[in-house]
Amino acid sequence: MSNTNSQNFSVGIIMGSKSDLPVMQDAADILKEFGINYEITVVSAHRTPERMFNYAKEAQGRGLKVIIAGAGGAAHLPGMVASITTLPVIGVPVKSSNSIDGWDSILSILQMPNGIPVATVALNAAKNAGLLAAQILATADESLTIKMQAYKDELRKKVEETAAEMEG
Ligand SMILES: Nc1c(C(=O)O)ncn1[C@@H]1O[C@H](COP(=O)(O)O)[C@@H](O)[C@H]1O
Repeated sequence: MSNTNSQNFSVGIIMGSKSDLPVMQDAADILKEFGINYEITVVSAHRTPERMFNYAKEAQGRGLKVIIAGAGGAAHLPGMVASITTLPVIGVPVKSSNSIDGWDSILSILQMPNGIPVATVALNAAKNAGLLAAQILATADESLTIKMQAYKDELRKKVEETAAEMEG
C-alpha cells in the first residue's frame, strides 16, 4: 500500500484492515483510470484510534478533497472520520469474514446521526465510491467532467448495443 507524503493526493482511500484490500482496490483502480491521484492505507478507529484521529484531522491540510473509507463488521471508521473532518466522506460497507451477511457494516455506515453524513455506497461497492469521488472532484475540474461524460456515454452505448443484439 502506498502512502507517500511527497506527492499531492486528491483522494484518500482508507480501510479498517488489510483484509479489506481486495474490495477497496476497486476504488483505487477506477481513480487510476480517471488519472486521479490517490493514497491508500490502513486506518482503524478501533485498533488505531490516534492514527484515525490524526489522519482525519490532517487530511484537508494535506490537500485531500475526498475520503473513501471502507470497513467491515462494526464499521465505525467512516463515521468517526466524518465526525472529525469537513471533507466529504464516502463509506464502503465491506462484507468481512465474520460479518452478518454484511448488514452489520451497511447499517453501521449508513445510519449516521443528523449533522454527520457519510455518503454510503452498496456492499463492497468500492468502484462506485471511486466514481463518486471522481464526480465530486469533477465539479471543479472541467477536463474531469469531460472524462466522466465519456465514461457514461460508453456505458450507455454498451447497453444500446446489447439491446440492439437482443432485438435482432
Ligand atoms: N470496522 C473496522 C474498524 C473500524 O471501524 O475502526 N477497524 C477494523 N474494522 C474491520 O474489522 C474487519 C476484520 O478485520 P481483520 O480481518 O483485520 O480481523 C475488517 O473488515 C475491518 O474493516
